[in-house]
Amino acid sequence: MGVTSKIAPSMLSSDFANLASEAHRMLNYGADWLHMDIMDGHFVGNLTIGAPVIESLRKHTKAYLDCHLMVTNPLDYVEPFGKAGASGFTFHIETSKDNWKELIENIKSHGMRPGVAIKPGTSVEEVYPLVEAETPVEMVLVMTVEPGFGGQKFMPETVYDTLLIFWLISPSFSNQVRILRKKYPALDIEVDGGLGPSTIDMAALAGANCIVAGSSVFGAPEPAQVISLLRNSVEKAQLTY
Ligand SMILES: O=C(CO)[C@@H](O)[C@H](O)COP(=O)(O)O
Repeated sequence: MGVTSKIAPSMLSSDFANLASEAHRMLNYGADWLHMDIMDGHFVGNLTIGAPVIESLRKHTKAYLDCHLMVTNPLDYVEPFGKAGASGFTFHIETSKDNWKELIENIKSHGMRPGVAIKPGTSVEEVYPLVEAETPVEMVLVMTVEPGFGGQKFMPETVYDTLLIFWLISPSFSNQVRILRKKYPALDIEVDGGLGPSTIDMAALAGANCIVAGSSVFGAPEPAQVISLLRNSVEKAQLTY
């Protein structure tokens, strides 16, 4: 298996007034990446941070900043995020059906790693051309909740076809992670939303290797234990696929 586990606490659940120390705290607890949720108040109904905050945080850490752009016009954000020091730049396919090639090229030319995200209701097939392109995305992020807010309930149908009847009615709204892992054994597949000790096994067994977790990590009395549990689940699951 070519993929490695990456545990990425979602800084959306951190104390934004102390972002640098929250970042250090998570890295000391064993986080691999820091997940940064960029929301424009238009693509999703919430407004968070932009490039200036990434630039400020970059002055305090060399960590991989895994930026998830929940914005209507991701192309406008590429240059500012590249200059600010973002590491990964993941845009949504729902906003970028017509210009994803240009986006990927731009992201790479600004020194970032391109990724594409899909919402729970989007057909997984929509990302195949981006994974198989001459200049491909290097990660697919499957949203396991509707994007916009932390603390939501995990949607099992995004990773696993437990709801067979529902799947038959609406195949696009179903087990994107499992389908992607079967098709692309070496692809980084990230899941985001509602992940924690009670849901991680479903996502890991379906094939996710990059795990974003906000409230379950920041809200835990021992965040290091949760990070370690998430990693163990991914590594154990990898032996099964
Ligand atoms: O992108 C998002 C929400 O849109 C996520 O990154 C959440 O912030 C994850 O938080 P939890 O669901 O783990 O609390």
